[in-house]
Amino acid sequence: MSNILEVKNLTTHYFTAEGPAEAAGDVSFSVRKGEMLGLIGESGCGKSTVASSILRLIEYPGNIVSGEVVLDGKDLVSAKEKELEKIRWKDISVIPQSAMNSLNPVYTIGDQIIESILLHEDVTKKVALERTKSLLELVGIDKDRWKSYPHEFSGGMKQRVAIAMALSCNPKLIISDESTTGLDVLTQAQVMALMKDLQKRLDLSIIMISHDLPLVTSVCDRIAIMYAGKIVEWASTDDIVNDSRHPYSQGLLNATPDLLNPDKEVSSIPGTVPNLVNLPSGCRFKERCQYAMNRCSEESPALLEVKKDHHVACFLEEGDYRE
Ligand SMILES: Nc1ncnc2c1ncn2[C@@H]1O[C@H](COP(=O)(O)OP(=O)(O)OP(=O)(O)O)[C@@H](O)[C@H]1O
Repeated sequence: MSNILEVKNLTTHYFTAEGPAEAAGDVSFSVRKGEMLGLIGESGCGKSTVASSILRLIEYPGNIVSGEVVLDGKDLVSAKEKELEKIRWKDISVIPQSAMNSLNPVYTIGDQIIESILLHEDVTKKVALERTKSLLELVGIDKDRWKSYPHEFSGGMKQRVAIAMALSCNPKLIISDESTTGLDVLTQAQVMALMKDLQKRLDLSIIMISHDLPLVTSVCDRIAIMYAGKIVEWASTDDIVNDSRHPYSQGLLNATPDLLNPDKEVSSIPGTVPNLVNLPSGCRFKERCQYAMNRCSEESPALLEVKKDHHVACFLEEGDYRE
């Protein structure tokens, strides 16, 4: 499968009064055509920063310091703003955080989808309406509901509308940024099942940003785990669940209760995430890591492929230190 997106050594800083905060540090990963990739980590680890950097929508005081974001062979970091305007929505679209609250209460949902089509494509209103109806059916909403207002819909239905809106210009890649936050667990599962179905039916590529490991493992093909602005592990979902190598990934899995295994002992990771303005030297996880050694204070481990399609940023994987 070919890559549709390649993020290469992306570094993004927020230039705060206290100094630059490195919210994305040398981040590299790729998304294959038709793949759902989970980007996971605790709040504040830089997931949204990566998403905004991909679309070059980083807000002040943030800035991309270095790296490339290659979509279908074209680098978006060095692209002109005019080119990016054509790419946003049409090639890459976003389902934002709390997507269901992003709908405008004074317009019908149909008008809002039509508006997004007309804004980005040179089609008639009639064509946009027909496409809106098809999109609603695609996400499991009766096409005649295009005349309804957001308040007439449940949270889950509004979420489906947000997905229809993101699909309105046939993008190649969708970035879903914690978009199911605020929905109950059952509705979240239904929305995830819909996303999985759409991924398969439309051969869509999706980046699913979340802090919810079970949710991501239930739908994603591969998962990249972030810690304090760095990708620490990136592998197939099966490898992340059954053969995770980074101590942070293992801590995250140990901290997650398992409904199918109620006897599982759940333990939290001791310590706290470092301040991104004042990062420790070497590995960012070392102060919380039970395996930390001198080298971890001296050098920052690179993200290396330790077996096919399994990347880990930890010196433990470079030798026989565990024995
Ligand atoms: N506008 C800003 N100014 C300064 N710092 C910022 C700004 N936006 C984000 N940051 C910092 O960058 C870091 C990464 O934030 P980001 O929102 O990317 O994390 P996240 O993993 O998406 O978190 P969440 O899950 O809470 O959305 C955080 O420490 C945050 O404080």
